[in-house]
Amino acid sequence: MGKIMVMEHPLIQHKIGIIRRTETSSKEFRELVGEIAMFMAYEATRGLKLRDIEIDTPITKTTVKELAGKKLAVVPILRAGLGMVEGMLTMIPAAKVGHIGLYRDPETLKPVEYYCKLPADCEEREVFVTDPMLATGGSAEAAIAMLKEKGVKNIHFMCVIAAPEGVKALSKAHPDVDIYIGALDEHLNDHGYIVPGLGDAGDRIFGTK
Ligand SMILES: O=P(O)(O)OC[C@H]1O[C@H](OP(=O)(O)OP(=O)(O)O)[C@H](O)[C@@H]1O
Ligand SMILES: O=c1cc[nH]c(=O)[nH]1
Ligand SMILES: [Mg+2]
Repeated sequence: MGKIMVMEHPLIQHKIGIIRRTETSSKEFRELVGEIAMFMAYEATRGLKLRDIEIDTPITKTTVKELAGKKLAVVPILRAGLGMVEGMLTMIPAAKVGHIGLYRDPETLKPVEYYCKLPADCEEREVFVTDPMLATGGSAEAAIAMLKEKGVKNIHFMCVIAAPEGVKALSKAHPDVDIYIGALDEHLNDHGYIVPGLGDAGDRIFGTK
């Protein structure tokens, strides 16, 4: 069973408080989403496996820890998920990066796929899917189903803001996936936007509206 974890770190909460504000510029929004992703990566990687290895320091032999689990990959859901990639890579620089292109049809709220390029060995990797917004959950569900079709087994989903509706739908569709949430909001409005939310994350990151 996957974990559902809402971040409590004060720096994450403070930064989310800034990106919610209407007056926050695209530049600041983009920088802060990157910083939030970096802190979230720190929390989401706590469970990575370690093993003991013996090494030589300039003084003596000693035993140190090294990562022993699967190699890692970060897979943003385009576009808005791209805003979290650099922050993730700051913490896990050896991770490979795949891309899944989905947009949500504004009428049906269903995800429409337009791109998928994953690392060739993605099925051997532990994958962190990133998207700032988990609203109905349709986009995250579809992206994770695409990864599972390629044989990926260890999947984590990371979002900055989630609606309870999306968390419920995603954990039902993919109960094995860990879900890391920056802040859990109240509900979705009639247009499928998260309330209080922050508006359209992709438009705010890339300045398209
Ligand atoms: O949980 P859901 O109801 O599927 O909604 C969330 C999705 O909607 C947004 O993407 P959008 O369609 O705006 O695409 P964009 O990132 O290109 O702006 C967001 O970044 C998620 O991918
Ligand atoms: O509130 C929302 C919901 C979906 N996508 C966004 O970017 N924001
Ligand atoms: Mg958008």
